[in-house]
Amino acid sequence: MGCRINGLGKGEKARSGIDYGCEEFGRLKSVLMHTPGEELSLLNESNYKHWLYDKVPEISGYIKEHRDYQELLESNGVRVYELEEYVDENTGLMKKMPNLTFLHDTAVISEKGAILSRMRPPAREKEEVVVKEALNNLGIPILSEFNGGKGFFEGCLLLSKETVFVADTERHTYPFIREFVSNILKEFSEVIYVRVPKARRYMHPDTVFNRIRENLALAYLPAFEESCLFTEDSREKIDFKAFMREKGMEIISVSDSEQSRLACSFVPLESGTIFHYDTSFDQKTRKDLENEGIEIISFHPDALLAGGGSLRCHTLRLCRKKIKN
Ligand SMILES: NC(=[NH2+])NCCC[C@H](N)C(=O)O
Repeated sequence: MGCRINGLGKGEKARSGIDYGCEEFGRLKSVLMHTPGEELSLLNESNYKHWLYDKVPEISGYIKEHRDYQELLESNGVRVYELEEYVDENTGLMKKMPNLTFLHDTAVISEKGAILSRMRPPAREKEEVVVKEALNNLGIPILSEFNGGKGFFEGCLLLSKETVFVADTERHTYPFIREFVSNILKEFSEVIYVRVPKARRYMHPDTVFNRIRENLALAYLPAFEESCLFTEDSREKIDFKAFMREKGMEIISVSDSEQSRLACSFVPLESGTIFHYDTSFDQKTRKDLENEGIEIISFHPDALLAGGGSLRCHTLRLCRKKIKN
């Protein structure tokens, strides 16, 4: 009969491992994305709110815009890995997850491995299971994840090799935040914790804060109800803006209306250059950014807006180290 050779699973391709880690403000090298597919047909007029959409998406337009965005990334030298190609076991789950395309929320990739979220049930339940499989097949280890317990934690932001930013949003439960903070402080020296109102418009940390350059960020400060700094052995209240200024970071404030158009949620290509919806900024902010020498690579969303997410939400950044070519 001869010997049996097992076909390589789809995910085996990249098992040799890829570069990963997003702490450094280098040029964006690679991302993981999920081109939405048949799962979008789960959405209809009576259930789109349950599924955390703002309206029923126009499917072909939605997929086309997602692809256009991928091409925009690629034309700027970013390698796009497609989730589906790294999933074997959980393909069945993928078809039941209309929010899986918002991959950003499921994991943050540090140089030490992935910080996996625990997605909020019912609409986003278990998305991290699919993503964990793909990351494993990509050769990216898991640095932190939630085992057991009832609660959820939909992501954080890495500000540097030392600092993690956590927002206490409608998608985070406080006991999970405490567990996360105490675990992650073994790997990072400080965690900035910010409590924001529990409302959809502030659902993830990137809706209120995001860096454009090492020394410049956008924020919507009225949503910062309380800010604290956690270290291994201390916890103190801070004035977020003053604290960041001391670290050498200035903040440009966005307006209420801009925040509701996801102004803080963009994807830096490199320090000072961002991919962003052309619908998010008013003229004044555009001018302020221009004066700072910031370049915006604009993308016009139409069908994509139905999902309530930004370009950033569709983008799980894998690697943006300062790699010398
Ligand atoms: N990082 C983000 N802002 N993600 C937006 C996710 C949108 C998605 N429909 C949800 O409500 O969960």
